[in-house]
Amino acid sequence: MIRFEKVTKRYPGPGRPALDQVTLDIDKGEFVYLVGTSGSGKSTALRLVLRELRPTTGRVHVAGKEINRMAGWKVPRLRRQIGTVFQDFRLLPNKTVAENVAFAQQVIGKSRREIAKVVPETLELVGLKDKGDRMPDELSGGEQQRVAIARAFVNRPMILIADEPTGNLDPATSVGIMNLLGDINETGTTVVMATHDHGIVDQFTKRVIELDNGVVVRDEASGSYGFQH
Ligand SMILES: Nc1ncnc2c1ncn2[C@@H]1O[C@H](COP(=O)(O)OP(=O)(O)OP(=O)(O)O)[C@@H](O)[C@H]1O
Repeated sequence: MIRFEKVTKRYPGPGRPALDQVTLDIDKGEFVYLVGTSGSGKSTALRLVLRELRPTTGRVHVAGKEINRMAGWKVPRLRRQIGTVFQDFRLLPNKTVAENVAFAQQVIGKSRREIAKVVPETLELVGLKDKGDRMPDELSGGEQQRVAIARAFVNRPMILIADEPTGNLDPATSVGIMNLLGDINETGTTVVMATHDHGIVDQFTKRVIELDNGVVVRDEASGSYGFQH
């Protein structure tokens, strides 16, 4: 589903590359943690999958397509197949919960009827059935993250990218979010999650890919967080 072939990413300026000859393969339906100290290259790797960045050398394949060669007009279609969730939720503050989720459908031209059906279903899936009319600032952090996950999942993407999704949440709330990401993964969506949350990585055991200075230093099918900092 995601394949990096000797991917090197150099940002402008001196210094070592952010990613250095990274090769990895993530299959459809996998759940993978991307770990590594700050600056090790996790966000760079995720941004390459979204084609927000292009590799300096090497190839990135997503769903069988080499995306660094993809024509610009095809990029929105690629991104539609990838849901994203971030540490800081990134909800639209002036829209209700339901409107936030509906927005992801409106921008890709779904019909009103489809939206009216799918948004409540998705809110129910994330445990927010009765909160569709709330504003984001009337929700807890964990609930806001559930809205963000609903928005990311409403179009049933092939891939869900989560960049530190539990970074702003307490441990108990984080467990709820992980259970939800696990449910989404069970539907066949490939989940790639960059994280510093060792409690979560050790509790919800999954494949772990560790980056260090832009190099893959560990790739374990059922790993632990593995380093302290
Ligand atoms: N836009 C940019 N311009 C120049 N250098 C950058 C840019 N973005 C990232 N870098 C550098 O690339 C390296 C990898 O950064 P990246 O953000 O991918 O790491 P990370 O593992 O996601 O870190 P964190 O855990 O802190 O989010 C770092 O040395 C960083 O300073």
